[in-house]
Amino acid sequence: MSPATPTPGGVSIDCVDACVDFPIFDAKSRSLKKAVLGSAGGAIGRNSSNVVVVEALRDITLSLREGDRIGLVGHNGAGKSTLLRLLSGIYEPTRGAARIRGRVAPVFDLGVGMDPEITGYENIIIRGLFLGQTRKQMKAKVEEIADFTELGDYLDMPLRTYSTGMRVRLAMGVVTSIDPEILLLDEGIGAVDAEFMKKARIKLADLVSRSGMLVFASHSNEFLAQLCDSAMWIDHGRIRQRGSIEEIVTAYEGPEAGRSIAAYMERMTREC
Ligand SMILES: Nc1ncnc2c1ncn2[C@@H]1O[C@H](COP(=O)(O)OP(=O)(O)OP(=O)(O)O)[C@@H](O)[C@H]1O
Repeated sequence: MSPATPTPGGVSIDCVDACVDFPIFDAKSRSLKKAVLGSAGGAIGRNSSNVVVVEALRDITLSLREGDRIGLVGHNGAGKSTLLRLLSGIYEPTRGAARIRGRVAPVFDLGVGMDPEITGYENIIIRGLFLGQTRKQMKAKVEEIADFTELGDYLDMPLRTYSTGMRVRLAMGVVTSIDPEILLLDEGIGAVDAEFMKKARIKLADLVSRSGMLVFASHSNEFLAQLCDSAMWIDHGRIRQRGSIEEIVTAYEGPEAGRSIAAYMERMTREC
């Protein structure tokens, strides 16, 4: 299917009792007998072959449809990034099923698909191809992306000469120029300066409005409220609760955080 062809019947993601385990063959915990839950991370247990496994996701049952814009919250190691990878098809469920219909743009690690030895310009094209665009599409928008990054002459230099924030600028420029059907976004975009971030958030909101579906993992409630219209709390690899942003923030962080995000959303609505 060409990148511009919409998926017949619309985009959708359906998971039924999906689990993701990571076997750890070099784990040192010989005395470990049954699944252990720490405050961070998924449970550590053993599979039927007695190999130590991290139980990153447990019994995920979920239906997402065109127009859904859902934010993921949860503690470190709760399983948010693993869930995004499951929803993108990068990870297969160890048990259960995950069915994805639509063109997925996985934007987890802004560095993926970049080559340190080639120039910024060349990386713009390569990164676009990685995100499912054609070379022709990327060539048509390379100048616009270059302007957005404000990297000037550095765009003719190899990527290895860039600072972290400069790399993020480049990656953000490419990501926000595409038209995905399913956008899976991990927050890891904190490395840019405040001025650029302001500009990037506007572009990002525009990208979200163009995409058919968004799942966004974030530790920032404000950012979540800007891009999503509902939320899901992931807790030790399970879906603990799904609801409005205010409901989920209240359940996860308490009433004060819930009131604060409700006030923020009200201000956002007034300013629009
Ligand atoms: N490649 C891997 N190998 C082994 N364990 C992994 C791997 N990736 C993730 N895990 C484990 O899976 C669990 C879920 O991790 P995940 O990265 O999905 O959490 P997260 O909610 O995105 O966390 P954070 O908010 O800290 O980024 C954790 O216990 C983590 O240790």
